[in-house]
Amino acid sequence: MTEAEIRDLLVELGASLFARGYSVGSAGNISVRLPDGYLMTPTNSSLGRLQADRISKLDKDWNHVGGDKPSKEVFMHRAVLTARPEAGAVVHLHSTYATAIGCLAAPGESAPIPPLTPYFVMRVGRSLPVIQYYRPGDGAMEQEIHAAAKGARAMLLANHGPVVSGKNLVDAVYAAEELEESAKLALMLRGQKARELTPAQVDDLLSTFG
Ligand SMILES: O=C(CO)COP(=O)(O)O
Ligand SMILES: [Zn+2]
Repeated sequence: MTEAEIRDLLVELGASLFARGYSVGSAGNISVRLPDGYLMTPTNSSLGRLQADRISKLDKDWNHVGGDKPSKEVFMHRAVLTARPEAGAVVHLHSTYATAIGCLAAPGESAPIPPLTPYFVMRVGRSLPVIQYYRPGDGAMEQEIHAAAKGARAMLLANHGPVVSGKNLVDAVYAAEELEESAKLALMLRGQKARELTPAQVDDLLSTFG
């Protein structure tokens, strides 16, 4: 895809996430890896009303080179994209159910959502590390997120929200949506004897689709 097509797709998917309540107000941010740098949603922008030509552009060294001022969470996106060379995009949301799990789970936990459905396993994977609380935009989070991203496609920031990567923008958005639905299921089924996928079923999914 050309950069112009990716910008348009970012606008479209941002609006779609916003319209369905995955983000509200100016919450959340998205980054995409390009051959010559990165695209990033501007700080304080609503995912519902992004403008293609105002999306921030950063060069390969993460210097701001075009568009509006980038998200204050550049550190978070840089942490994931440098830890996972195979990742092409990162989606950070404050989506309600995943954030709720991030308020219940203990920092350091690695699987706060059980493997209930195949698509959660296929898109998010086996581990979902819970990162300790940092103030939004605090560069101190970079090291911990970088370390966690080496072994996980997605993570939950305690009391804040999910950070999800994918091989490209569409993939990262799908994974963020699947994570939110699984968090919702996990909370609906909390305290009940829900059947989980077995370790063998999880292995089978990951070896087939991982
Ligand atoms: O989600 C957010 C902070 O964590 C939104 O921040 P930005 O508006 O700077 O992207
Ligand atoms: Zn946030």
